[in-house]
Amino acid sequence: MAPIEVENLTKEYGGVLGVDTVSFTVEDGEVFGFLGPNGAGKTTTIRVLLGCIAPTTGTATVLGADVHDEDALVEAKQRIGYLPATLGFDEEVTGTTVLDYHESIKGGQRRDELLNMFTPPVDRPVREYSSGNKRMLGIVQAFMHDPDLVIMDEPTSGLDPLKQERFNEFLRAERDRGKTLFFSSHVLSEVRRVCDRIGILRDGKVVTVEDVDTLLNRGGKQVRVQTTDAGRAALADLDDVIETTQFPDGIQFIYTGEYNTLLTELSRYDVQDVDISEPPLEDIFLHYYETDANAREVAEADV
Ligand SMILES: Nc1ncnc2c1ncn2[C@@H]1O[C@H](COP(=O)(O)OP(=O)(O)OP(=O)(O)O)[C@@H](O)[C@H]1O
Repeated sequence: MAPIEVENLTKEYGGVLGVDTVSFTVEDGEVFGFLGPNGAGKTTTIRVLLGCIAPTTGTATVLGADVHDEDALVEAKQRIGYLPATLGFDEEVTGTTVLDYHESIKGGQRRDELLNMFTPPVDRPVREYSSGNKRMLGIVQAFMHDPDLVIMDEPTSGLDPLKQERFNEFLRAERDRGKTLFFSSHVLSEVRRVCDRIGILRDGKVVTVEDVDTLLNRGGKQVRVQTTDAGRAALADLDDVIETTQFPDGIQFIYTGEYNTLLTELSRYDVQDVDISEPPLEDIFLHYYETDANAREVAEADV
């Protein structure tokens, strides 16, 4: 059985649908990113997986435990780490006390190693922590019992770029150790660097579940060429060229065709400079939000 299996999950809050017949599976040893604009249903799904809220209909299992089965879920949670979006630590106690308590329940064999890597000031009361320090305490807590599955809701929010990168490296190493990692995110660059697969939610429904590489390959290449007027006109007319932008002395576009065709065309003109790169993930991401008027705003604000 896969570490996370969600089938036809629906959660209704009064008249509001948090998630609507959501199905997906997270496989053993993969990093799975859960994306979607605000209010798409990411936190709702995570809260169901952890037994914090009951589904209205549908089923979900984590490490084989049905979320409806409280005893099985309590047992499974011994091998699950959780990093919530909002960290509700007792503000009056020190980080050490927070970790001692967690260790007494779930264990803490990796505590010292993690405290060397992420460095919350554990001797101080939590009320004195910056948001980044709280986040690091949360990371230590989520991983210190060496869980098989870790579920995280926007895990890097509040971390500075260096700490984010350290955390992303750590996630890749955990995946290489065979751990399964599931996290929601708005940060597309981190999703691209860390995830094997992603699921995209929109308005409570799963729009797609894909390999990150497949998603990027399907997105074509971003090509920027400095060339003559004739070259620019010819390139703009080429098949499989989309999203063309002209600029002084050059042209930029997304190319989804064969490389040889593009290179042959480029060789016909006086090319001063050419740059071929992957298109920004946010452009590909927006493709899945075509009907969502806020899509561009969301992607731009969160990158
Ligand atoms: N306790 C609640 N009561 C009523 N409606 C709720 C409740 N929690 C969530 N919702 C609604 O369910 C939908 C999904 O919300 P959810 O918090 O799961 O989205 P999200 O994808 O995590 O969003 P964000 O990226 O903003 O954190 C939204 O329409 C939200 O308003």
